[in-house]
Amino acid sequence: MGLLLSRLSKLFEDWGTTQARILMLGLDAAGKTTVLYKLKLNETVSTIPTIGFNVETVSPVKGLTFTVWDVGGQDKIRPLWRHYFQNAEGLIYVVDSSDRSRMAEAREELFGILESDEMRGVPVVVLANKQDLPNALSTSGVVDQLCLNKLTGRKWYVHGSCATTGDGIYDGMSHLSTMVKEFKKGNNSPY
Ligand SMILES: Nc1nc2c(ncn2[C@@H]2O[C@H](COP(=O)(O)OP(=O)(O)OP(=O)(O)O)[C@@H](O)[C@H]2O)c(=O)[nH]1
Ligand SMILES: [Mg+2]
Repeated sequence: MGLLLSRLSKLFEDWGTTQARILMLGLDAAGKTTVLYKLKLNETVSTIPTIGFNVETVSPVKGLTFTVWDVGGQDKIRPLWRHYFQNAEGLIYVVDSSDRSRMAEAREELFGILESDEMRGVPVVVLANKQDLPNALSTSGVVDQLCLNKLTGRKWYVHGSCATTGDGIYDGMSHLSTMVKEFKKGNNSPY
């Protein structure tokens, strides 16, 4: 009887699981691959620059499975990003908060992504990463530098993170999951 009940409850759990296709983008060395494997393995992996992509299935929140596509961010390969836009249901945009000299570049790339038709209404979580570094901008500094208040037609959220320790990344995913669930229901009005 106990076994039957546990099998039934597993079945209901699986039925209730929402799947979503999530893109993770950002400038080179922002920390995307570090975030991905922290979520997947809860380990701090040593990375090399991503040429191409990594894809992993992660379940950061109960009842939700994200297929996360982490695409290399070096400037020469950024034109490839758009090939991953189709059917995206959420964007994780990772920023190195300590790299103040490249905030304008990070902003331009983000707005370039979001103006694509395929990304219309797709919710965004910006991870203001590398908060452990002394020179890091605060989350409100990142909001200002990326002009996030100018974003319209979608939900967005900024969360501070340190991918090497994992601080902040689960909270960021939890906010993303709420926004993705609404987006999938077709209720993606930002108001
Ligand atoms: N101090 C600190 N270093 C970090 C953090 N997150 C990532 N790093 C380091 O930043 C470097 C680049 O991280 P990656 O995860 O490879 O960056 P990426 O965004 O995947 O870079 P590309 O693949 O080139 O697009 C690595 O040395 C990481 O260990 C963080 O929160 N704090
Ligand atoms: Mg990478």
